[in-house]
Amino acid sequence: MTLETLSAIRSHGGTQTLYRHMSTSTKTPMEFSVFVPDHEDGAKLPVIWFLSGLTCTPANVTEKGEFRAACARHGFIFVAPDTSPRGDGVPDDAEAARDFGLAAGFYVNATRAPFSEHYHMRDYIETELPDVIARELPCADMSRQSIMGHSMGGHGALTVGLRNPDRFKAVSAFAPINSTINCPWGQKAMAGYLGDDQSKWEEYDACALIKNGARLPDILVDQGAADEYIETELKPDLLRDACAEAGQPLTLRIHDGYNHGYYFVSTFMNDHIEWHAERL
Ligand SMILES: N[C@@H](CCC(=O)N[C@@H](CSC=O)C(=O)NCC(=O)O)C(=O)O
Repeated sequence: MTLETLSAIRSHGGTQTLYRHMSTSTKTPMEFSVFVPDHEDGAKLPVIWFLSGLTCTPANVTEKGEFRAACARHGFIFVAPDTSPRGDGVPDDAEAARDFGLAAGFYVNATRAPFSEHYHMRDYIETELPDVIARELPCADMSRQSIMGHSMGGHGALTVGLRNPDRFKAVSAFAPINSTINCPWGQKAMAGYLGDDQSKWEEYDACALIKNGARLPDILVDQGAADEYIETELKPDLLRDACAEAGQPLTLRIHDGYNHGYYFVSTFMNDHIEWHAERL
């Protein structure tokens, strides 16, 4: 396996790189971005994973997330994977909608044809890409990882984190979907990728995972009160209630005036990196 470097740009005393590689999970080429601060030979740096939302490539958070200054200050690697397989033969939503198919992989392993051939984003995030990072970036300290994400990717961060509590020292989310079983985006995606048996969706639903016993030491969620999706899709009350009932520690902060986009994400990015830094 070799990584192809598509671009490498100096920024904030480090290097922002875009890589492409052939994925065994998705059976497609996949791109991801990595920021590596300058460091001494032999130094080992913690790794923050960022899972992006619907419509995104690695470029969205890389260009608009404003994470580099804090990562450079702390000496953190920042990895931003893509949101779905892409390319020839990869099926999309029948109407090319933005909530399913391309750029909407929901970090699941699809079991329903034709999506089951390529849409294995859970394997990609949980197993393959960490192996690639560990092998190709000798400075990555894989014993100190954390994960965050936005919207669909915020839910991805919560669910990947809840399923892998020993891997991640911190888990946080910006405006996440909180329960795929209980929102139109999630219902469409889970039915399309997994079929109609909702018991199969529970491992991909943050609230169901918590109700079923998954635990983290704590979770940080920031949410804009003026988010256009808060009532219809995100429903932060569902996470607040699930955590309260289960005794799962949660810091849920609601911010007046902020909407769903990267102006909101970038505003609170430094807070999240500081919160991760206390735990990494
Ligand atoms: N300008 C955005 C507004 C909607 C938005 O913020 N979409 C999110 C993902 S929604 C759930 O996963 C996003 O990350 N969009 C990409 C971006 O760079 O803002 C839009 O219409 O896409």
